[in-house]
Formats: sequence, structure tokens, C-alpha cells
Amino acid sequence: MAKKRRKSKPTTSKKKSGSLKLSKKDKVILGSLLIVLSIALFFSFISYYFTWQEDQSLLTEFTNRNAEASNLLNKFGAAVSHFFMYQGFGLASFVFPILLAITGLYLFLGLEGKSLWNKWIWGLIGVIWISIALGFFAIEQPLLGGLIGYEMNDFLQDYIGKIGVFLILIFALVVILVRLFNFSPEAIGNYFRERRATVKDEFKPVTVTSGEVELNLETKPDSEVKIDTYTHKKDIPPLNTEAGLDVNLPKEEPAIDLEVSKVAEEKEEATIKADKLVKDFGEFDPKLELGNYKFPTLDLLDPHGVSGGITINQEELEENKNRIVNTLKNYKIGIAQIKATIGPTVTLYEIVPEAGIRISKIKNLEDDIALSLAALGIRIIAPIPGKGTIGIEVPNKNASIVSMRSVIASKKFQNAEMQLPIAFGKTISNETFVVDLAKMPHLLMAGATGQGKSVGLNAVITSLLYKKHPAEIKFVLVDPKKVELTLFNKIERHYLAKLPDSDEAIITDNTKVINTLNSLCIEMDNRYELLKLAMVRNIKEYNTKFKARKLNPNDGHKFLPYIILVVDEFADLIMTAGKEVETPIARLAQLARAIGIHLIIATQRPSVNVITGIIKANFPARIAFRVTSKIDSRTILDTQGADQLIGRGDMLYTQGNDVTRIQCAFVDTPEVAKITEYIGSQRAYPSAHELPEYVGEDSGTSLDNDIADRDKMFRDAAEVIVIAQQGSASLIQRKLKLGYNRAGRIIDQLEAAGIVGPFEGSKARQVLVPDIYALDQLLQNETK
Ligand SMILES: Nc1ncnc2c1ncn2[C@@H]1O[C@H](COP(=O)(O)OP(=O)(O)OP(=O)(O)O)[C@@H](O)[C@H]1O
Repeated sequence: MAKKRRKSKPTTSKKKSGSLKLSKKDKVILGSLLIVLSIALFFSFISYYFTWQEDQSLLTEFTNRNAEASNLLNKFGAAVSHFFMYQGFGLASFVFPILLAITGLYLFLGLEGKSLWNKWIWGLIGVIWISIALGFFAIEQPLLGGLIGYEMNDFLQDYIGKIGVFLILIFALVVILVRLFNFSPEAIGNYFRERRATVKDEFKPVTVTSGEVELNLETKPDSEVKIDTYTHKKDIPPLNTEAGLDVNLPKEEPAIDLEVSKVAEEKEEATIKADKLVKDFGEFDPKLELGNYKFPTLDLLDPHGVSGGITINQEELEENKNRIVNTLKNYKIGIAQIKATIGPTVTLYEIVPEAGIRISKIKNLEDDIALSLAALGIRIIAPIPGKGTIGIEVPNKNASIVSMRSVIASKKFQNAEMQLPIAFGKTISNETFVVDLAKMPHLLMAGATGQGKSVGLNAVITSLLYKKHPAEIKFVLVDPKKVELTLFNKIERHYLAKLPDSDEAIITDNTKVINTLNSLCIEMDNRYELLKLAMVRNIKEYNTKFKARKLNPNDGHKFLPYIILVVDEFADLIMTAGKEVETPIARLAQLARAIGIHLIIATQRPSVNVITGIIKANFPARIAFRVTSKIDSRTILDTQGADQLIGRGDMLYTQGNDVTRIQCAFVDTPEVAKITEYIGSQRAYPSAHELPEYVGEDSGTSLDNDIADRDKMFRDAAEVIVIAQQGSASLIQRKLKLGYNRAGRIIDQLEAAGIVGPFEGSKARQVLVPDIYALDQLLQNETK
């Protein structure tokens, strides 16, 4: 602030000194006029000093052409000089031509007139001081102090006497010296000390003793050596010319040095420029365009009747404890200690078995124990990772809802220093579970229908909406079910990204998904290119550099928001589009983490042909809601357990090894509606964030019609399709007993051959060949 204020001063003085607003040409003309005038004044003043008495009588005859003055500038010189020197300030008047000359030079050379104003003020102060001082000392000489000097002295002396005037003059001189020349007692002291030192040095040789002479002698051979090497160098050229190869080497080195120093210089220049920009305009603020954007408030979320914490049912705890102890006793497993941790939906009983009991024994009895406890959703963790204990999770009779409001309001979420914080819910020990999506870096969510997947997705999106400004994050929403994510339509121009030609930001059509995924791949490649140019490794560093104005927008640099791709029903996609979807998804998943594209994929069909090996390998962070079989649980988590969950948002989260049981935060549709309404009613960007355009190969078909590459069953499949007049992959699968992927490939080949029409979403493809005869004809024609 202080800096700014100091800065603003010169601009105002600039305004004053340059308030004439002259063009460059005018300035040159006016500047020369002032210089000429100052020269004229100077000569007339000098001349006046010698001719003033002769010319005095002529002063009244200014208009008389015949009258001639002795002044070098004739009557003009005599009159002006009389005015300045005699009636004005005496010798001090010489300051005026000097000031005029300086002003003239400033204008002539087009210099910044910052200090000109100061010069005039100090010049005029000087004029008054000199004129009074000269008037004081040479009262008899009217030309020294001028009439003003004389009158001022007279006036002052009437009141304060001669000594008073003298003291005032001395004081004024001190003021002038201190203010104008920054005189200070220390400066004067230093000056004299330096002078004394130099004088001492100068006198040293005279007082030299024998020892000092020796020193002097020592320096002599040194200087001789220097001369020696120099003369030796002169001998080098003939040697170099003999060995021609040697000559090139030293020539190259300085060239490299130069380049390096050039690059370093350029870099330095760029940093200086960036620093200056930051100094002048501050750091780049991506949020500025929507500077007034207000984050959704907590009261938009429902507390869901939870007043705080979990109610402990002592009876239930005792009952469960006894059952566990008795059951284990039946299997001859003694317990040394038992501890309960009450979570929102389940209570964890942590057991320390008696010495000598093998954990594997308990593990083998897992199912029997669960059966004996006769409760749904019992999960046995033997042993609890990192502890030597065994955990038995038993569902609470009255599960309490974990409201989204409580997790958003939690300190852990509010203070989370993460790039993309997500508050999933609460762990079994009732702690809010917050993770960074940027670190995951992609998330797979699976679970049987109705177990809380959609609520989980909403919780993820809501978390991000509560933490991230529209400038920082963009969602690409894919919703083949067409109903789950529609609410987010309202925040299209704030938070959504879409393809340039699409009307709807939320993608419900599977063909468009392929284009969007490929467009995201292009965006990924573009971003990598930008990162390379900026010489940074990830989006965080890139954006930091961009904010510090070290990246020039003219070179294509821009602030990069995180892009989150959310696919609500992945199974639907992969079933219909197969490889076309799997390949870009896998590519994005493999490469997109560094450039800020993160994928969240949800599916209610956790089978191996949906969650394929490639997908699994690239989605280390996975969430399983309740599933119906152990196999499904393994497909999602690589371990069982999800089949023992109780549903309603009870979930298992893994990001590698450990599996954490979490009660997902509950956010209901009306709450999401309120949040989107709140955001949507605020000022937005003109349109949704635009993704790069993707033009499908050969206007959308990337199909290969190479006969040699066709599947062996191609002909059989074509017949099946034509006979049934139904272009569906599942029909081929069933009739020919083929796998899904192979059937999908055959359908693609049939399309390329013109036997079936293009993909039409959930409907079966149109069959373009009416009967077997026509099919024969078509295939024969192909081979010709
Ligand atoms: N975290 C939760 N806390 C409490 N209840 C929940 C939670 N999540 C889901 N539920 C309950 O389960 C119901 C079904 O949830 P949701 O719609 O998310 O299931 P889904 O898995 O998405 O189903 P589908 O796959 O059919 O869309 C919700 O209406 C709600 O009553």
C-alpha cells in the first residue's frame, strides 16, 4: 500500500508538469524557443551589467525606432534585464535563463518531466535567497540584490534587525542544503575523514621504511609475470595453425557458453518481467471473472435428524458381546480382552484371543461365527491390519444416518489442504473420512443396485462443489440412465464441460461418450504439451507458474482447471461400445493424473467383463457398496467383504492394500437440487467449459472393412442376424456361444460390411440386408 501511494505521487506531478498535453513536434518547437529565449536572456543580463547606466534613459522610449540601446539585445535586452536585474532579483536573475534552458532541453529531448517541477521550486527559492543575501551584504549595489532584495532586507530589518536577517539567511541556507543536497553532520564528518585518509595515503611513500620498500619490490616481479604470460600468448597462434583441429575446439566452447548465457539471460529477463507484472497487477486470479461467486452454504444441507454423535445402546452392546464370547467359546476360542468401537452403522468388536490361539483358526471359522451371531452384515477381519487383534463388525440395530452436512462441516474437511478433497462419510470409529481425488487418482465405484451408489456419487460431487470455485474444476458428466445426474444441468455454465457442438452438457447418448472420451484424450495431449513448454511436471506446478505470470498467454498458456469425468453407468457403456470406450478410458486413466483429469466410474454390474483387467489396473482407488456375491466383491476389491455389507451407503474403500469400512454420507436429491439451484442462480460464464473438438475418423466410423481380418464366425454371425432381423451382439453371443468382446467385434465388422446399421443406443441395430439370398449376393460381390 505504502509503495502504491509513493508511486502515485510522481504521476500527479507528471500530470502537472505535462498538463499542456503537447504533441512531440510541439514539444520540440517550444523547447527550442525556450532555449533560444534563455540564451537571449543570458546575454542581455550579462550585457546589462555593463550597459545598464547608459541604457537607463532609453527605457521609456521602447517604441522609438531611432533610439538604440547598448545592450547586446538592444532595447528588448535593456528592458527585460532592467525588469529582472534592477527591479527584480539582481544577480539571482541568472537563475531564470538557467531554468528556462533546462525546461527547453526537457521539452526538446522529450524527457520525462518528473523532476522539472522540483527544479523550478528550488530555483525560485534560490532566487529569493540569493537576492536577499546579496541585498544584505551589498546594500549599496542595487544590481547585486535587485530592488526586491533591497526592499525585502529593508522590510525585515525594520522588524528583526540586521542580526535577525543574518540569522534567518543562515537558517534558510541550512534548510536548502539539507533538503536539496541531503547534507547531514555525518556526511560532513565522513567527508572529512575520507579526505584525511587519502591525505595520509598520499603521504605514505614519503615516510617509507626499509620493510615497506621490500613489499614494493615484491609486487614488481608479479607484474612482470603478467607481462610474460601475455607475451607468451602471442606465441600461441603459429602453434595453433599447425594443428588445425585444435583451433576449432576453443572456438566452439565460447559459442556454447554464449548460448547458455543467452538462455539464462532470457530466463532472467522473463522472471524479471513476471515479477514486475506480479508487482503491478498482483498474481493472476483465475476466480476473478466470477469474483462474486458465493460457495453454497451449509444450511442448504439437511441434518437428517442427527443432532450429533451416535446414541449408544448399552443393552445392545452387552448382548452382542456375550454372543460373541459364547460363540467363540463353542469353538474353544478363549478371549483375553474385548473392546467395542461404535460407528454410525456398525460396531467393531475388537478381540484379543487368549495366548496360543491361532488367528487362522478364527479365520477358518468366519462363516460359522457369522451364522452363530445371526446378523446380516457381519464382517470378520482377522487380523486387523497393523494390530494383532481380530475385528468383528456387527451392524447396529438402529443405524444413524451420516449427513452430508456433518461431514462438510467437519474440521477435517474444512481444513483439508488437498487439491480435490472428498468427504466420503465416517469411518467405523466415527471419524470423518476425507481423501484427495488428485492422489487416488481415479475412482471406481461399484455395488448392486439400490445400495447407495448414486448417493455416493452425489456426495463426491457435493464435496467438490463446497470446496472448489467454478474456475478451478469442471465436470464431464456421463449419465446413460438419463435421470441420475440431470440436476447438475443447472450448474452447466459454472461447473460443466462439454463438446463444442453438443446442446446438452450432461451426456446421455453413448455415441457421444466416445467422442467426449476422445476429446478428453486430445485435451490431455494438449495439456502435456503445455506442461512441456512450461517445463513443469504437473498441473499444480503449471498453475502456480501461470498465476505468478511466468507463462505468457500469447504462447497458448492458460489456467487449467481440473477436469473430473463422472460416468454413472459404466457397464452400459462398455456393453454397447466395448473397446471404443475401454481404450480411451484406459489411456486417460494411465496418463491423465499429472494434467488434472480424473475419472470417477460407477457401475452396478461388477462383473469381469465390465471391470476388466485394464480398468482395474488403472483404478487403484475403489469403492464397493453392497454386492450380492463374494465373486463380485473380489472383482471390485480383490477381496471379499462387500457381500457382507448392509447396504444403504455402507461401503468399503481401498486405495491399495487396506480396506476401510465407511458409512457413506447421505445427501438426498432435494439437497442436491437446492445446492445446484443456489449455484445456478448466480452469475455464470457465458457457456459451459469447451472441450477440444473431436472429429471421428471417416465421419464417425472407425470401422475396419478388411475381409482378411474378419472373424472366422463372421459369416455365421451374419446369417444369424439376417435370419432374426435383429442386429444385436447378445443374439450372436447366445446363438454362437461367443464371448461378449468377440461378439462386439463381429458386430463392428458387420457394420463395416454394411450388413447392420450404426449403433443406436439401447435399441438393437437395424439390419440392412433383408434375407439370406441378399446376404450371399453382398458377400460374393465383396470378393470380386
Ligand atoms: N449413505 C446413505 N445413508 C443412508 N441411506 C442411504 C445412503 N445411501 C443410499 N441410501 C438409501 O438407499 C437408497 C438407494 O440409494 P441409491 O439411489 O444411491 O442406490 P443406487 O445404488 O444408486 O441404485 P441404482 O443403482 O438403482 O441407481 C436411497 O434412496 C437411500 O434411501
